[in-house]
Amino acid sequence: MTHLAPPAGAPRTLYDKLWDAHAIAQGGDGQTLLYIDRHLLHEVSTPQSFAMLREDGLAVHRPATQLAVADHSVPTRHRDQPFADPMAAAQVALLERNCADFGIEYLALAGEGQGIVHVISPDQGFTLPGITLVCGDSHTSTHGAFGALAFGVGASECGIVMATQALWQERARRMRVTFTGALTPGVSAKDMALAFIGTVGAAGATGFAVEFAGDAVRALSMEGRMTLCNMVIEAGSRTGLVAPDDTTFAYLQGRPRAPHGPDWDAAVRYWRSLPSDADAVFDAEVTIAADAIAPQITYGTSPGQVMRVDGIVPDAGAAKALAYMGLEAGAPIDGLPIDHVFIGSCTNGRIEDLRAAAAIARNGQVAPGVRALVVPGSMAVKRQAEAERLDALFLAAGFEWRAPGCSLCVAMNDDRLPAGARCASTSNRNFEGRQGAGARTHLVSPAMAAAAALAGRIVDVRTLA
Ligand SMILES: CC(C)[C@H](C(=O)O)[C@@H](O)C(=O)O
Ligand code: SF4
Repeated sequence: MTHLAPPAGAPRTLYDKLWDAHAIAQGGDGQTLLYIDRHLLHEVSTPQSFAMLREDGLAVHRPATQLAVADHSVPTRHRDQPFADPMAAAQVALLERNCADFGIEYLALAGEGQGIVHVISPDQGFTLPGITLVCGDSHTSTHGAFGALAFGVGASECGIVMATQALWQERARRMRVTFTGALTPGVSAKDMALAFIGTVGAAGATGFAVEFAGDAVRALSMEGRMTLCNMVIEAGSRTGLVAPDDTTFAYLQGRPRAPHGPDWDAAVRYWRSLPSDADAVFDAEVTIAADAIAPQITYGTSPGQVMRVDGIVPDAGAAKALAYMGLEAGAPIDGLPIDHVFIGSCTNGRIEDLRAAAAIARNGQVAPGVRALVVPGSMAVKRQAEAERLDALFLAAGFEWRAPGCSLCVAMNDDRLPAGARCASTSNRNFEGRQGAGARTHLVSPAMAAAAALAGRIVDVRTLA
């Protein structure tokens, strides 16, 4: 299906403004050739992209628009020693060599710029409002929190972007998700993301670019907005958006790769023109009352299988998922024993997430028999947390304090859970085996994860004093 642009002169959404500003050509098949401003690379999705360039004898068109980092397979401890896993070592070495060969900046594993690709780019001001940004990774939607048109692409598209700085794409339909009112204590952006997925379903936003709006979204920090946009892919959408505003500009000002001086002023003037026009029309509208959202937790093996922590496990055709998860329909989830906790990922590995977890962790000790990992999303986040003494706080409470990477979000490094383990995790996917074959994942907010670590069971964070 082709989704036509709004007629000339008609009010436009943020998505349409971004699209129109980057359209180079219109194809006969309804596709648009889009100019791509920036490209992020990681070690897992790019080997084939570079191989393509080599085979076709192509160079990288604008190397300065590309930024690479290793995150998925990197170990999160003993980083001064050789990798235990030779495959992971080879993957990282290949990215390093490919970047050197093609003139792309690579943020070294031992350097201060390293971290999860979706955390480092905003950290450094490489992600900006008004740009198009792609990465061979489905959670590229994270960057839409800045009012950037950002989406995940495949390995061959990464190669095309490197060689041509452009991609053929089909315009999506537009969905607006309005969170009315204000969040209540103990409820965070992660709960909004999970509540959204629970409302529309795991495929409910397929084919849509989702703009998040409403008072509760405007009240979110950039960290919270990133958490929200990060998870749209779990509802089937490739693109999440929040209109840029003073919160966005305050976050970006002074970051190393953001514009400076007169360039900054000119950029802000342009960015202020981007929000959706007042009477712009969306193809779908969803309204969620933020004040009615309780802390959320997934009970199944898809992020759409999500419930309130104070509810009972539903019996909605999820028999296979419940069997895998070792849960029974009709039982409360509050009080369910857990043995692992993971605080990190591109969903919840930013400083605000670590602060939220630390605010709970400071009240106790990790329960006996529970292993709890805190994995900062980037070196910058790690350094900031250490400056605030959060590392000491976590360690004193019995948590492990690691080096940045994807870690237990995807278990592609040596952080992996044993079969039958049950984990309260701040990541974004609870698929079968995601944290290790046979391991069970419950997606929750950082505060809920920390509370579970101390209690040794799922607990409604609102009931803690
Ligand atoms: C490995 C990578 C391509 C993958 C993705 O596309 O998202 C990973 O980051 C994930 O979260 O599953
Ligand atoms: S932290 Fe998880 S979701 Fe994010 S990029 Fe890494 S593996 Fe993917």
